[in-house]
Parts: sequence; structure tokens; C-alpha cells
Amino acid sequence: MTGATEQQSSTEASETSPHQGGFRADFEVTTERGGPSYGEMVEQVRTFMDKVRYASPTPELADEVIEDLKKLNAKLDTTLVDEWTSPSGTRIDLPSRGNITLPPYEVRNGGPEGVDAEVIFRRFHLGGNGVAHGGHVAVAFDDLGGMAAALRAGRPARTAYLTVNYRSLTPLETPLVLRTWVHEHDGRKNFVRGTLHDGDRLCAEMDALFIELRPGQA
Ligand SMILES: CCCCCCCCCCCCCCCC(=O)SCCNC(=O)CCNC(=O)[C@H](O)C(C)(C)COP(=O)(O)OP(=O)(O)OC[C@H]1O[C@@H](n2cnc3c(N)ncnc32)[C@H](O)[C@@H]1OP(=O)(O)O
Repeated sequence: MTGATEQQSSTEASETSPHQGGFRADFEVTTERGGPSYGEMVEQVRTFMDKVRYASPTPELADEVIEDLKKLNAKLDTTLVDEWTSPSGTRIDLPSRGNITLPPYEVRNGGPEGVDAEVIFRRFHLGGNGVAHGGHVAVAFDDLGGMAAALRAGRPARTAYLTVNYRSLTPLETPLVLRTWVHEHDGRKNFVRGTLHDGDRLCAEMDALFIELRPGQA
């Protein structure tokens, strides 16, 4: 059936995993889940993805890496938990809250007025010609735009639309400044704008709508 049906059935709350609808009921923030080395583990995975993006292994080396990865996957298989209790996405002491799928960013300032973050697109975010893939730029805007909406509204919001205007090339491995703020709000609708700068140079701009979720809404 549809993804929405699966989503609802996979996000039921329990006493140990309380939440409403498709997002957590609260902005659950932690610094301990996964232990003190979790951030370094995520960083090593990112470094591995950087290497994979540029590596041209011999068949023998590829086979060796596959065997090593199978062992690592089997180790993690013993520790899998649901999304509500995973460290990923909740570790506010780590870049991008420890979420491996996001470009690593650090929030320098965040509140109802908006979010100011430093983001670095890694080598594995390569689009072509040595610069970032536009989709990864949109991912960064989505997460930090959603954060601006959530911090203003005091509850989670989902993206209804998100437009990115790519104004100039976005470099890799360079600290960039990404800002998001609620430009206007109307009921549950948060119209969020964003900018991405490399120094004074504007790389991209975002125009998005984030809708606050009603209690229990998936
Ligand atoms: C410092 C550390 C702090 C830590 C702190 C943690 C913070 C941690 C932050 C994480 C941040 C993650 C942020 C990721 C956010 C995603 O990526 S979410 C995933 C991508 N988005 C989706 O999958 C959404 C799919 N769509 C939906 O689920 C539903 O369409 C929506 C968006 C929830 C809206 O449905 P709904 O609630 O039923 O709303 P609905 O009644 O249809 O519309 C409400 C209003 O919005 C308007 N509207 C709805 N859709 C649209 C549209 N596309 N265009 C224009 N208008 C629209 C309607 O016309 C209506 O307007 P009014 O009549 O009120 O004037």
C-alpha cells in the first residue's frame, strides 16, 4: 500500500518511546545516546564515504573491503533500535545532531528568530566539477529550514514545498554559512527563507513552506 500507511503503523508510540504522529512529541535532545565515541564513529563513516567517492580499487581490494563491511554491518545488526531511541538525529552535541544522512553542520545560533549554522559539504557530496550536488544543498536547507520553523512554532513542522535558487557554485570542504528564518507565518504555515554563503558570495537561496503538525498528525 502507500508509504503513509506504513509510516503510521511504524510510528506508534509506546511508554518507552513516546511521541505523537510522525515526529517526536517533544524535541528530544540528548548528548549521551550512543556513548562518547558515537560522534567519532559517524565521522569515520563520513570519511569512508569520502574515500569511496574517489577510490578506484582493484577487484581484490574491493572484495576485501566488502568482507570488512559485512563484518561491520553484522556488528551493528546486534544494536539496532527504532528511530525514536536511536542517537542519530538527537545528539545536539554533534554535527547535524549525529545524523549521518545530513551534510555536517554546527548551529552557531538557533532560536525563534532563526538559525545560523556552519555547514561543510564533504567530498562525498560531490555533484561534478569539484562542487556540491544541488540535492545535498537542498537537504541542508530542508533540515535547517525545518529547524527554524520548529524553533519559532515550538512544535514540529513538515515541508510542504521547498524551492532552491542556485546562484553560484557551492564548494566542497569549505566552511559555509547557512541561515534560515521564518519570514512570515499564518496559522500553521511558516514561510521560511534561507541563504547559503561562501564568505560574501551567495551560493544559494531557499524559499519554503513548513506546516506545523497538529498533535498526532503523521
Ligand atoms: C539547536 C538545536 C535544537 C534542536 C531542535 C530540533 C529541531 C529539529 C528540526 C528537524 C527539522 C527537520 C525538517 C525536515 C522536514 C521534512 O523534510 S518533512 C518531509 C517532507 N515533507 C513531507 O513529506 C510532507 C508531505 N505532505 C504532508 O504531509 C502534508 O501535505 C502537510 C505538509 C503536512 C500539510 O498537510 P495538512 O497538515 O493536512 O495541511 P493542509 O490542511 O492541507 O494545509 C494547511 C494549509 O497549508 C496550505 N498548503 C499545504 N500544502 C501546501 C503547498 N504544497 N503549497 C502551498 N500551500 C500549501 C494549505 O492550502 C492550507 O492553507 P490555508 O487553507 O490554511 O490557508
